[in-house]
Amino acid sequence: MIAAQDLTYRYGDHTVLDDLSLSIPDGEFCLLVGPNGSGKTTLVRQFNALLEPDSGTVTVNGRNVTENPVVARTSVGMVFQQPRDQFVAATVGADVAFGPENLGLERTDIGRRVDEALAAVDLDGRENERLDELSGGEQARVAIAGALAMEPEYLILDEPLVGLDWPARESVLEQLDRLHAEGTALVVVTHDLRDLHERADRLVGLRDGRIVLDDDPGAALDSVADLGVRDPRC
Ligand SMILES: Nc1ncnc2c1ncn2[C@@H]1O[C@H](COP(=O)(O)OP(=O)(O)OP(=O)(O)O)[C@@H](O)[C@H]1O
Repeated sequence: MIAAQDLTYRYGDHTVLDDLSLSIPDGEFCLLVGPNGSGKTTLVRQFNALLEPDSGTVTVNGRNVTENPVVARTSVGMVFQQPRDQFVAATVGADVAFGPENLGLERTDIGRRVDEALAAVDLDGRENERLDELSGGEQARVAIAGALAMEPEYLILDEPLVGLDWPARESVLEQLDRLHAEGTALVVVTHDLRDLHERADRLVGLRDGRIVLDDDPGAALDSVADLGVRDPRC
């Protein structure tokens, strides 16, 4: 379980997370919505210690992430909204291999994970291509492959479907279904609930750094208009 307890986070005197508590149980598929600037990205970046709270704690499986950032980053994978922010290598294959290499895995295991992760986002056979020569949608898919190759217990995706063409969108949705069926917990930050609300177990809404909605997605849809999100049934 990821458990955020009484989290407060400020940029200067701007309080972005305001005494917020939220738990993500193992295997849950949770959607996180809220208007621009409501604190969604700031919140999920605390889940693997990329940001440290001013007060409050985050634990993953009972371990404080600030005190155990390496453990947290192994358990909690993150795919950022701007894929360029997370690339560490020049080529597709080297970038996807980087995380598993840091886990100290055998070469054959690393190769298997890279092959499976690239196939999962329909980029198999493109290991040697340069990341800076890929389109935005292709870069987004490499970023997802990099997270998949870590085989994390919890996977956080910030707007994973933005900018993807139809086949890429379908393959990412298939991966979300597969991961969910296999027991990976998913947190998807989104402004667009299409194709997601019917897959998720829960919808959490943020406003001004506080949770203002936390319900089954079906029940929550009646209230999402206030959170800058269109009801996908309309
Ligand atoms: N590095 C920073 N320095 C100062 N303020 C920041 C910084 N990053 C974010 N903020 C502010 O924190 C608030 C919350 O930002 P955050 O990115 O968490 O919102 P969000 O809900 O993810 O928004 P969006 O839907 O636009 O992605 C915003 O008001 C933003 O301006």
